[in-house]
Amino acid sequence: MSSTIVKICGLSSPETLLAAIGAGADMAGFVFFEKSPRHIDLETARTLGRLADGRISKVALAVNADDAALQDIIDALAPDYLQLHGHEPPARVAKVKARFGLPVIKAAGVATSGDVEAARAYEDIADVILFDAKPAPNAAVPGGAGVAFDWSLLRGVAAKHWMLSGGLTPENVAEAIRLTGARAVDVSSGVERERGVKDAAKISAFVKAARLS
Ligand SMILES: O=C(O)c1ccccc1NCC(=O)[C@H](O)[C@H](O)COP(=O)(O)O
Repeated sequence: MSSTIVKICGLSSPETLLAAIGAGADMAGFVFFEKSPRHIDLETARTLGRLADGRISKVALAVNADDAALQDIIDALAPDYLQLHGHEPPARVAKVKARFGLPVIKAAGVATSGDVEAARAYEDIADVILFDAKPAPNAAVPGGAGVAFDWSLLRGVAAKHWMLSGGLTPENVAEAIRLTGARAVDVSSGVERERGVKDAAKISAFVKAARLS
């Protein structure tokens, strides 16, 4: 049985990045979105990027970013993946992939079965579809809210490569994997002691729980 891929998102300090690496997480997510409590600037990205190099895959998360902003992020972090977490339509995802030559994770907000169906528009374009809770239309920060959606909506999901996200915790991740059949999971709030502040013990507990399932 292959082990579940685990992404810890919203890492912003050397200590918590090392905790994710030490816990055996596969992917480290770095948020480039100024309204987020997990936002990192380019200088911090340079430092964390060097620390992560060769030890964990680096994911640069951006929201409706233009090419110039993405280039700055890539120059600083040297990510292995780009995660597009805004309203980027399929054509924009295809352009980003072609321009930067990096695999793209596209977030798809889910509240209804229609949202899962709509995400199929990205299936042959994005490398991974990340199913996350759909943010409120007026949300200032469109992710990392610690909110789960109805996991049963993903039963029989047709996407080839996908990841489960939204409100996962060390306590519920095994059940979420069991119900959905997810082979990759992503967490942010569920491994924090307060909003935006990661907790090494929770990161370790999350990776263990995901891998035990
Ligand atoms: O984490 C953020 O602050 C963030 C800001 C803007 C866009 C997306 C953001 N996070 C996206 C993620 O990949 C989170 O891990 C995902 O939404 C799950 O978050 P949570 O429910 O808190 O585990």
